Amino acid sequence: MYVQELVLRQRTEILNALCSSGSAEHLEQVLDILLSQGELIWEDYQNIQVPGRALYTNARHLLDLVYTKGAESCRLFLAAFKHVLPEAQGVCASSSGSCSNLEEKEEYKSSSTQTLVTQRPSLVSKLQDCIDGALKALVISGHFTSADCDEVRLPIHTPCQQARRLLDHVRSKGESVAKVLLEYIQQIQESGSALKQEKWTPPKEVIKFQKKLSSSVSAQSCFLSTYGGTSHMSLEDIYTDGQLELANTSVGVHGPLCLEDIVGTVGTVNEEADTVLVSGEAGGGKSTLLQRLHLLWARGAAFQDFLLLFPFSCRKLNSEHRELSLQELLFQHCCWPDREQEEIFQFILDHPHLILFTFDGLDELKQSFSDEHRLCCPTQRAPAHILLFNLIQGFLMKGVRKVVTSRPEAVGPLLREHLRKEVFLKGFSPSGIDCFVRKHHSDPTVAAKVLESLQTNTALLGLCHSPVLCWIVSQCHKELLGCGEGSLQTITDVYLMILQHFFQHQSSLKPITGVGWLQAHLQTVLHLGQLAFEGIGATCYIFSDTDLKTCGVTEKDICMGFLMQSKDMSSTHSKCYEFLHLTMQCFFAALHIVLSDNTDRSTIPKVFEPRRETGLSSKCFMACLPSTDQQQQASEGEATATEKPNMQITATFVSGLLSQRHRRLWLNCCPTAVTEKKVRQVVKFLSKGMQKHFKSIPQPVEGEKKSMHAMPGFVWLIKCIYEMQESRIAKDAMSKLEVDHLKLTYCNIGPVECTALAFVLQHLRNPVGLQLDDNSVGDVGVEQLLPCMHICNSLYLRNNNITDEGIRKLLAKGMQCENFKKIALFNNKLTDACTQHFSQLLKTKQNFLSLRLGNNNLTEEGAKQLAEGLKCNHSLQFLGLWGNKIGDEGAEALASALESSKTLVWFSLVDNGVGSAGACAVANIIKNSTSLEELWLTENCITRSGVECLIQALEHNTHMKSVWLRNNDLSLEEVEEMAQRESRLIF
Ligand SMILES: Nc1ncnc2c1ncn2[C@@H]1O[C@H](COP(=O)(O)OP(=O)(O)OP(=O)(O)O)[C@@H](O)[C@H]1O
Repeated sequence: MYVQELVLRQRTEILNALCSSGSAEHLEQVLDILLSQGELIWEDYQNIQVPGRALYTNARHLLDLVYTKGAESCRLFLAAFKHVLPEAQGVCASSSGSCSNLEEKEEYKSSSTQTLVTQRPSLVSKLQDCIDGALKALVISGHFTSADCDEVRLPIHTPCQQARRLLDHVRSKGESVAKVLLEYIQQIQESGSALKQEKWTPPKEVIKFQKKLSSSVSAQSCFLSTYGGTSHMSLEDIYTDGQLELANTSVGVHGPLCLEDIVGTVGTVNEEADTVLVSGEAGGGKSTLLQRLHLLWARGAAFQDFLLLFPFSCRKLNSEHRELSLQELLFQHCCWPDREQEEIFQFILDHPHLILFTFDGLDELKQSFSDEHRLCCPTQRAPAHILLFNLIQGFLMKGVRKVVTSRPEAVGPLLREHLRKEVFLKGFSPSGIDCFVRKHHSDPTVAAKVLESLQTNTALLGLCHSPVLCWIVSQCHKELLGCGEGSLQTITDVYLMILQHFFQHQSSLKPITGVGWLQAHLQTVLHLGQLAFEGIGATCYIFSDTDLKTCGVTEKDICMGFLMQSKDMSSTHSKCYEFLHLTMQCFFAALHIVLSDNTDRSTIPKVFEPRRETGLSSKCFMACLPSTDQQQQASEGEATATEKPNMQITATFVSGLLSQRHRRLWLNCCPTAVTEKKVRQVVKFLSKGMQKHFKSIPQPVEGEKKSMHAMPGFVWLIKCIYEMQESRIAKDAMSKLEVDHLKLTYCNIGPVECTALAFVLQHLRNPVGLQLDDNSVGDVGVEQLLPCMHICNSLYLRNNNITDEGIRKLLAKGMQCENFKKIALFNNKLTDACTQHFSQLLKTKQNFLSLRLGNNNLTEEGAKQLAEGLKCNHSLQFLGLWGNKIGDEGAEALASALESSKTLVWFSLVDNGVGSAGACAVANIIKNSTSLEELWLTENCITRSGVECLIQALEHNTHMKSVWLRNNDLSLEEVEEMAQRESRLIF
């Protein structure tokens, strides 16, 4: 009897321990154990685990069941509970059950279907890493169809859940299927890795080829091109993890991914597709990430499920003008097998799951993705891009995993249809910047100085989230430490710094102080500028000797270090060159536009509005296009979609170079009148571009605010205005914007974009709501937003990686801003440490209306701090604490602070571990408040006594509209009865 009482008395604690993480895994593990022990039968299991029903409800059903089954059931349940959650301190501390009989049962020999049940816990854990292999074995043995596989591999399920579905499915199919599965699992256990599970070893020639391929991949990937000419730094020594996240968060996985997840099952949205896209901004580290992946594979350190890895560069594929077969593409572009090419190619066709292709820089391909030319035959010849598009779609080499990188602008809906998943590479995190700088500088004192100077210039710190900028800043540390605090603000500033750095380090001339340095190297800048400019226009990033000659690039110019020799251009015999980085090419193209006095009037419109203008292709670059494309370009006369990102980057640099601050650089290089004309042209374009956006804002529906959702190009325009660093231009651009709400959700807003936004938005005439949900603002971004806080009446920063430190700075400023009245911070990284600042805000600002802190890590301590502020506040109307852990004590503290509130209208404590004690305390607000209309207590553990308190309180309150109580600790009968007594209770 005693254990039964324990289950009853500690029901709330048990429920919380099982369910409060939001994951069903703990509950399922307990169920696995009880099933394996025969304590639950199959029907019990199905009654408990009802798909789509709330987790708490399922757990309650289990508790009800073991309680009604009696003492032995409760004992086994408590033992299983302790086995799964040994850390659930205090819960069931006095129960004495153990799961030792679990292991005993595992020894028990029985039929295969029985074994699936008796060994369920260990089978789930063994299967979770090899679901694909197990399904394959079942398909090969003829027991599973692809529909069976799909049912098991539903992407919304975790690997453990998929393993359980697989077990259940196999069990329902009978003894012979169960036997195949058990044999497969045993084989895996014996052989260890998926590769070794194949009963055969690959043919000798394949192994030889694999060795040749991996040593070539290793050689190609051990150094980073940006360090090529200047220093010797191996990738291994400098590589720093970037922030990798799933693009589609609706699959239920949030937070950082690791490199292996790119090819793993996590986040899969389309099981049928083979292509994974890694997207990210220019210089965000996509090529470097692939390089790391290649190196890890080649050295045998990871990705060993793939026997062969073929790395491709889209930039290099541009130079492939022949039609070629798949076999030629693989062997000629990656690695040539010394013998038995046919046998090796056949092996590749026969074992697609052992092969990985990577394609770097899809945005650099001349042709935009298209699905027009379908190709299914692996021996048929076709242009390289057609092969690539068919590989991506899976018409060629179905089953081979492909990883493609691209800038986001170049990915259209057509391509997205064929993606297995998409991951975003979001540059370095703040700790990543720290780590990179320390790796870059072997002298720790220098590293510390660089980091210190970044802390004093947060605009520059924001820029360093982009790895390429972090590299420049580290590379130019002497210039950085030598220049005045805060003088580097924009991307153009940083690129001008590296320009000067290279000239001073590579040239035999004495370092020149003042602005003369540019004049001294003007010829080099002009030659490289022309090469870069014409290349951008023609989507050409690799240059032949002829290209160099046409633009007058000399040996001396090459020695300056901005160009490097292209690696492994095996299809051409003469040397080829490319810029150290594509953004560097954009920068030189911008220098060309600013410096050349014979640039015709249409050049600036071409970079600011590439779609409207005719193509930029010059004759010399026409030579590097295949003939069909030449015709296409000539007839369409339009820049391709893939050109746009580089045009936009070039335009951003043009804005920066023409800013007032840098204009003296051009004084002796270009007639002032010409420069001024260009400035006027740029300013006009930016202002016109902004107005076009503003005009597109629809009139508000009656009763709603006028709201603008950022359209493509808005953030870019803002960044161009920021580069110009002239308040006058920002003011002019903003003077015509009449909007109440500015929505920039899912727009890749990081710290750099925040700096630009604040620079421009601070000039708005009327206060706005600024909605930045689902971006990567972070603490550094929050700090960058401070200059425009006075104009924000509400700030929405849901899901933005913000911590207590960011909040401290934000609220210190917010407290002084009269307009600032609402904040939403759902799903950030806030803890109790930030609540003192909110408390202070509530005390200080008696016009503050809405505070939403859902899905953070606040506990009762945080709630008590908030309560201190709430006691003194006479304005707050909305308080949202959904999905924290404030518990009864927290609810009591808040309730006592809010009891006398005359303003609070809406209050949510959904999913906070609140029990009946908390509910009774909250009932006091209902009793006393004259304003509260809606109270949300869904997903807590409130029992009958708590609801009784609420009913009593409601008797005295007529203006209250609803109290939400779904998924609490109530039986069906209780719910029915109480709903009848009080219709405002919503169950
Ligand atoms: N993870 C990293 N660790 C260390 N350095 C990095 C990392 N990622 C990028 N870098 C530095 O930044 C430079 C630019 O990165 P990379 O070329 O990989 O960016 P990208 O996203 O491919 O750019 P683009 O879209 O313009 O081609 C690298 O050459 C390297 O110096």
